[in-house]
Amino acid sequence: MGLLVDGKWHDQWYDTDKTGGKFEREAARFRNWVTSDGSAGADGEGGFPAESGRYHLYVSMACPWAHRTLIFRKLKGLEKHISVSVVHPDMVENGWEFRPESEQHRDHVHGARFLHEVYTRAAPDYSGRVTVPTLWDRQRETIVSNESADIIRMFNSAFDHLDGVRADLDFYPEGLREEIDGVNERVYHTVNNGVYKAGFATAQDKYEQAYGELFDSLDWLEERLTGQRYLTGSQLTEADWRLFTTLIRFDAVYFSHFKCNRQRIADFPVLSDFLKDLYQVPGVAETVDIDQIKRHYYVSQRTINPTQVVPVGPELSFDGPHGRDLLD
Ligand SMILES: N[C@@H](CCC(=O)N[C@@H](CS)C(=O)NCC(=O)O)C(=O)O
Repeated sequence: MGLLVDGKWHDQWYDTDKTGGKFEREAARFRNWVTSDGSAGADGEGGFPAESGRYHLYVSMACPWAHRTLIFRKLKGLEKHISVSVVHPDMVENGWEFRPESEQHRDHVHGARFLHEVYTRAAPDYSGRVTVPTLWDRQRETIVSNESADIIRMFNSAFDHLDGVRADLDFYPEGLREEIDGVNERVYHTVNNGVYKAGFATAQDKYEQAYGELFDSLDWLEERLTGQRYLTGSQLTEADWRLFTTLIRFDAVYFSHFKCNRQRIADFPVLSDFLKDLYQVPGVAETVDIDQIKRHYYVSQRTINPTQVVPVGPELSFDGPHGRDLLD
């Protein structure tokens, strides 16, 4: 666990001293966009046209932010156009690492040992955190983006003209954008990042505040999803996928490791069915790896779990009937 300072790796944990024990997530640094014609996107510079085989995605199966991008890659039919490498779940003194000898955790582009080497290839004097997901451009040999919220928007539409891509699937439809953005805003701060704020807090009051906001939001979501299948109505959108990656990790990790223990997702009748409904979308189960999820959090976050012992349970099942299709 650490970060790059002027291109040199430093091993250090998040500094919560300067914020009174509160965890604050650093903003991503690479913010360019792949677009269908290579024009600049919402921010950043142009020159990244959507082409088959050009881009490579670095992910961790454990990471909820990376998980979003894997789901979009899968559902949009981008697997043959965008290659992927999966880091090892243990993120310790060198940050995210590869295991060059293993097919499962190899860097297929650079054969790197550590993800921070990929960052310094893009920017030799880079300062900041080294995070997944990271989208690499083979042609310009640089990082396009390390912000998952942007990467899923690129995957949603920029590659639609390529062979076999599901242009008919739009997870950010024009007419729902305002509503999606509104839901995302609350879910991001209080749920996606809320669990981290609770888990990484080093002061009681900061933990309790995050815990309170998290469960207020889960109650709100439980109610919102009673009587409508998805967060913005009858259409499955990015808002649902962004919530999904936190819910799927909740009972295995956040409930215990991050002390988010008022109740499990399994104890919310509506949210637990919603979770099953999304999990059962064809292709999605293949993006979920509970063993790597548990291994990452319990082994890597030694300030929270110094023994690095990984719990055996809980028993989880996201299969089985959910009845959500009756809401359509
Ligand atoms: N804003 C980023 C956040 C990504 C992020 O924080 N990923 C975590 C893994 S779950 C990470 O790589 N952390 C390493 C670190 O902070 O040093 C995104 O959504 O893409």
